[in-house]
Amino acid sequence: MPYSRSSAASLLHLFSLSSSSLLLLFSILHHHYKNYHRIKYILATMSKTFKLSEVAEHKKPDSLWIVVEGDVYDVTKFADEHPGGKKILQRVGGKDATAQFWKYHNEAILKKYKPKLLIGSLEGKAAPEPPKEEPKPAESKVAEPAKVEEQALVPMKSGPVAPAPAEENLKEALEPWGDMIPYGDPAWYQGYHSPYYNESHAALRTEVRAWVEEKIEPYLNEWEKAKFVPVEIYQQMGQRGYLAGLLGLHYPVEYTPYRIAAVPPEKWDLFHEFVVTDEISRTGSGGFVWNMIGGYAIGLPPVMKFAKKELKDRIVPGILKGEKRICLCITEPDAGSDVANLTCEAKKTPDGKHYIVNGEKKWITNGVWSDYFTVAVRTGGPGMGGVSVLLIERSEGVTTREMDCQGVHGSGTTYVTFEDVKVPVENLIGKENAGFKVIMTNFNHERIGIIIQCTRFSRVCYEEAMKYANKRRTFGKKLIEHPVIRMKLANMARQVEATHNWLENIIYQCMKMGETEAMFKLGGAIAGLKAQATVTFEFCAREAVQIFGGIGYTKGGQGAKVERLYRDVRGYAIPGGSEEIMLDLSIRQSMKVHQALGMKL
Ligand code: HEM
Repeated sequence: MPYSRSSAASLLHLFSLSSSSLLLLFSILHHHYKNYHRIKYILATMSKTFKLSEVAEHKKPDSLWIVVEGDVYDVTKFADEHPGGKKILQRVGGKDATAQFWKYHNEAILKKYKPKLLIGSLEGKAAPEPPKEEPKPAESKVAEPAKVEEQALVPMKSGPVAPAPAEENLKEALEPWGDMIPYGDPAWYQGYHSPYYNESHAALRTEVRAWVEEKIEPYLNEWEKAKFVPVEIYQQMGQRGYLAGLLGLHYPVEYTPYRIAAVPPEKWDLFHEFVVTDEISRTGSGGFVWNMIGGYAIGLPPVMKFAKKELKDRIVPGILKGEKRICLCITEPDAGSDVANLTCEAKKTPDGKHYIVNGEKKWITNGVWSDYFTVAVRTGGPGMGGVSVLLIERSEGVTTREMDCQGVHGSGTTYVTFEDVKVPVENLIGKENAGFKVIMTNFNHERIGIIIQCTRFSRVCYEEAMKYANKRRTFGKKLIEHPVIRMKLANMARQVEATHNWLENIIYQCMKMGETEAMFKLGGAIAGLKAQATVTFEFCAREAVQIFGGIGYTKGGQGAKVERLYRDVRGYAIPGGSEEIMLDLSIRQSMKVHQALGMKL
C-alpha cells in the first residue's frame, strides 16, 4: 500500500482525537481497509485542520498546497500532470484558490480528485460529511424463478404498477431538492405541486443521483474517450435493482433476488422508472445511458411479455442480475423504420424442431457484448404478416462487429450477421407470423425511454449553459447579463418544460390504460412527443454549445457534457422512428383513434 507524507501526518494527528472518535475511526478503517484513498480521505477530513498561515508556508514547487472551498489540497505531485499546467497552480500555491478553481472546472473534477489530493481543511470550516456509503443492494430471500406462474406479468392496468396518486400528495408539494437552478431539474424537485410523485419517488431520485455523482460522472470523460464503460457499473445496475425496474412492467420479484433500496417492489410504478432513466441521463452521455439500458430495456420486454415460461425461467434471472446481456435486432442494412419489409429469414427444419436463421442486422445497440438477441425474422410471406420474433442465443453462426458512429460512444453499436444459425422452436417469442404485434407493443416503451433521455439531455444542456453563463465574463459582464444569452436560455427552458409536462401526462396515461389500449390510443401521441423531444434536444445542444463557445467545441473540461451531447443528437433523432416518420405517424395514428372515438370533421 502506498504511504505518503500527508497520510503519516494525518495518523500522527490521531493522538489528539477523543477515544470515541478513535473508536468510530477504527471501525470505519476496519470496514474499508482495502481502500487506500478512501481511508486517506476519511483521515484527512476527520483529523486535520490548518490555519491559512500554515497553508501559506507551502507555496513552493517542492511543497505546494492550495485551498478550495475551505479544504486543503496537496498538489505537489499532481502539478506536473495538471492539464492546465503547473505554473498556474504554483501561482496560487499557499493560497485560497477557490475562485480560480471554479473558473476553470466543474464539480466532477473536485469529486474525482478529492480522495487523492485532500489533506485536511481550514480551521473554522464546518466538518465535512464523510463520503456516503453506497446503499447496499437489498437482497431478498424470494428468488425462486422456477416457481413463477405464466400469468405473473400482468398488463399494467390490472397489475400493481398503477397506484392512483395518493390524496396527500395532491395537497403538499415535496421539499425542494437539488441545485435549485431554475428549470435545472423537473418542477417537482423544486417545490412545485404534482399529482404524480410521492416520497418514494423522491427517495429514489436521491439514491440514484448519489450513485451517479460518485461512481459515474467523474469518470465519464475517460470512458467516452475509450468508448467503453466498466462492466462492474452494468452489474451494479442489476444488483441495485434498477434493471429489473426498467421493463415497463411491475417489479419482477419472481426473477430477481435484488431490490431497489428506496422503493419496495409493490410500490413500483412507471414514474419510478421515469426517475431512474432521468437521473442516469443526467450524466449527459447517450453512450453511457445506452450502454446501461440501450439493449436491455428494449430487448428484454418482448421476452417477458411473450416468451414461453421455460425460456424466461432459464434466461431472465441472469439478465436481471447484470451478468448476461440482451439486445433487440430489428433494423437491417435495407430496412430501418420500414419494419414490414425486413428480410432476415428463419426457415423451419423438416423435423419442425429448429429454425435456421440467415440475415444481417445493423445499428444494434449493445450487440457486440450481448449473449441474447431478440430478433425480428421473416418466417412467412411478404409484409407484416410474415414476421416473427426469435430469441437467438450467441452460438455458431452469430457474428458481431462494432460500428464506428458519430456519437453515443461506448454504447456498442453493432453490425450482426446470422449465418445458418440453428435456433430451437421453443425460442419463438409470441406466435409464428404474429411478430409484428410483438414489435409494435415494444415501440411505445422504447420511445418513452428515448423521450425521457432526450428531455433530460436537453435540460443538461440548459443547466450547464446556465451555470457557465453565470460565471463566464465577457465585455465586462457575466454572460447571463447579455440579453442575447438570456434569450437563448429562455428558449431552451420553455421547450424543455413543455416536453417534460407532455411526457408526464403520457406516462400517467400509460399507467391508467392497459397495454393494448395504450398501444392503440397513445401510439400517435408518443410518436409526436418523440419528435418534440429530439427537436428540443437538437435545439438545446446547439444553443448550449454556442453559449460555451470554444469550450463547448473541445472535448473534456467544463463543456464536456454539451460537446458530447451535441454529437449524440442524431443518435436520438434517427433510431426508434426518425423525426419524419414520427411526425407523420403522430397525425395518421391520431386520426385513426379519433375516427374510432367519433370525430366530427
Ligand atoms: C485540486 C486542484 C485542481 C485539480 C484537481 C485540477 C484538475 C484539472 C483537470 C482535470 C483539468 C482538465 C480539464 C477538465 O477536465 O476539466 C484542469 C484544467 C485546468 N485547470 Fe485545473 N485543477 C486544479 C486546480 C486548478 C487551479 C487552482 C487553477 C487556476 C489557478 C486551475 C486551472 C486550470 C486551467 C486553466 C485548466 C485548463 C482549462 C481548459 O482547458 O479550458 N486548476 N484542471
